[in-house]
Amino acid sequence: MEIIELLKNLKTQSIHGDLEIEINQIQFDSRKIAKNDAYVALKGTVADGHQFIKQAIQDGAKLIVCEKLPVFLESHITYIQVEDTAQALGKLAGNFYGNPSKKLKLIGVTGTNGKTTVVTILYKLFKKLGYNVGLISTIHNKIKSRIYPSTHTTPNPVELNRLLAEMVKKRCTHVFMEVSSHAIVQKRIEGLHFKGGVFTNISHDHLDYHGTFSDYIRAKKGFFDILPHTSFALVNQDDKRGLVMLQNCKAKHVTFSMKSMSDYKVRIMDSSFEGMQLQIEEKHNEKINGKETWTKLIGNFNAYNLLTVYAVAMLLEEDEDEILTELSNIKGVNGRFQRYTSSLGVHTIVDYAHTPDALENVLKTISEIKKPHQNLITVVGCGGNRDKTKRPEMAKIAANYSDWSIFTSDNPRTEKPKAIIKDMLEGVKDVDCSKYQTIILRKEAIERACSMAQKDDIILVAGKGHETYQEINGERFDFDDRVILKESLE
Ligand SMILES: CC(=O)N[C@H]1[C@@H](OP(=O)(O)OP(=O)(O)OC[C@H]2O[C@@H](n3ccc(=O)[nH]c3=O)[C@H](O)[C@@H]2O)O[C@H](CO)[C@@H](O)[C@@H]1O[C@H](C)C(=O)N[C@@H](C)C(=O)N[C@H](CCC(=O)O)C(=O)O
Ligand SMILES: Nc1ncnc2c1ncn2[C@@H]1O[C@H](COP(=O)(O)OP(=O)(O)OP(=O)(O)O)[C@@H](O)[C@H]1O
Ligand SMILES: N[C@H](CCC[C@H](N)C(=O)O)C(=O)O
Ligand SMILES: [Mg+2]
Repeated sequence: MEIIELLKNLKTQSIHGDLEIEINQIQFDSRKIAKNDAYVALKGTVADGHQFIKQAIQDGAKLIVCEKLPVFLESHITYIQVEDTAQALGKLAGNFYGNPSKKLKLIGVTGTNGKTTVVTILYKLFKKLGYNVGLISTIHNKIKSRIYPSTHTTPNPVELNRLLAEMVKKRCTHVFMEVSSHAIVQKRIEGLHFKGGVFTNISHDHLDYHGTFSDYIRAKKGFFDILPHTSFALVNQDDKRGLVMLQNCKAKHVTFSMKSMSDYKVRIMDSSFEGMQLQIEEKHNEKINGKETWTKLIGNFNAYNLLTVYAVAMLLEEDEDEILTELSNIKGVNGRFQRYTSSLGVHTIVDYAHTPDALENVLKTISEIKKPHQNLITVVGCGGNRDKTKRPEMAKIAANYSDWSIFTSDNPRTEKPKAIIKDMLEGVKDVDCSKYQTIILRKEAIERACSMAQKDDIILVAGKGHETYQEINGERFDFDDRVILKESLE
């Protein structure tokens, strides 16, 4: 594509060089530059991409997009100076791929917990409703039924626009994507045209990256600030920050709740280990009031997730009865409250709870459903090189709700597993030490839980959900909580 085309609607500060040059690909990592590529210099958390401009030119870059021009400009290179390269990257990537988001009904879901669950159920629902659907999520990305691996919850702008363009080509009409707070701050979603934005909730996570909780809230709000008036902003009114997201938001304001009057409301009529009976109400729709649906998912938090899905589908003008019928057939999401009962009657649950709030929700759900004679054994660890302050909180919650807890490793990354567990133990100083133990190796910890469990007991293995690896010192080893549980119990 010619540089001049690439620059459409992009605010530039200065332009130096030829604009009629063809560009092969857009890169923001000098290590990936090939002949005739464009290099966009980003300021990162570790490095400043401006340092690598010279390297990028040596490796074949023809266009440099930067905030600060190099002292010497080379005559055969085109330089574009912009105020914010991260912002420019989104626009350039959109132009490069023909702004695919304009041709799709793109819904973005943000929030600390529930993003993957909501987008995955939306994907499944809209498929059942007969559409060609795209999915962008932590677990994987999907175009119709084809799976593409995902490296991030929200891909970088180039990858993102490439995926969306492929979705357009494959005639997708709807796309459901997760919008992480990192992606908002790093402007990975810049230039996208959203039909709707959803806020699930906000609780403690990622303070290593955002600094303070207020900054984390501000990051999430950044998504709602960019929604256009033609879109909708659907927020959880029961979350203290739900309405904050709507302040100065141009999109149509829509709320959902379990507790108070809002546009969409849900009530749990009945629940067991097998599922829940839900009743949904809609403020301006008499037709729906009192209608019930059975779901195979359980837990308060899943009632919220299903209500969110219902509301999005209604806002996209689907038929309420069809939505409710199809929702009752949906089994759940890989690695989210995934249940399995052994031949000897031990119940196991694998869940991706890796925040204090998620862990508490899952444990609360189990405690509410379990009978007094059933013991609850929790195996949990915390990730390395991530928010340390959630470690003691997660250990405390596990110990408070469980009859027995085993603290172990999650993905230690480059941290020492022992040090991570030590941080966790800070949270259980006041807890009777006969209620927990520590076992560094996750496999051993799960095996120990299995050997302790009697018939009817419940084992929760939290933190890794769908993950099929354990990351230790930059290396990923095969590891699947569900496989270890089955091997140990059968
Ligand atoms: C903290 C964070 O989000 N980091 C992301 C960020 O990297 P960075 O800022 O550290 O990059 P950097 O190393 O400082 O380099 C700055 C720039 O120079 C470039 N560079 C660097 C070296 C070189 O030789 N040449 C070169 O051109 C880099 O490509 C980059 O453009 O930009 C990179 C490119 O987009 C991302 O891959 C990287 O994600 C890292 C791997 C990561 O782990 N991110 C996680 C925390 C994340 O984003 N998670 C959220 C989910 C959170 C949730 O669950 O809610 C997600 O969306 O996945
Ligand atoms: N609506 C919700 N409110 C609170 N907790 C939830 C909710 N939905 C799911 N959870 C819990 O959070 C865990 C993670 O859920 P999910 O993967 O859907 O969230 P996510 O926002 O995509 O997380 P990530 O930031 O890692 O991508 C689940 O395994 C469950 O324990
Ligand atoms: N999306 C989460 C994943 C954490 C999963 C957990 N297993 C860990 O490794 O800490 C994050 O980037 O913080
Ligand atoms: Mg996710």
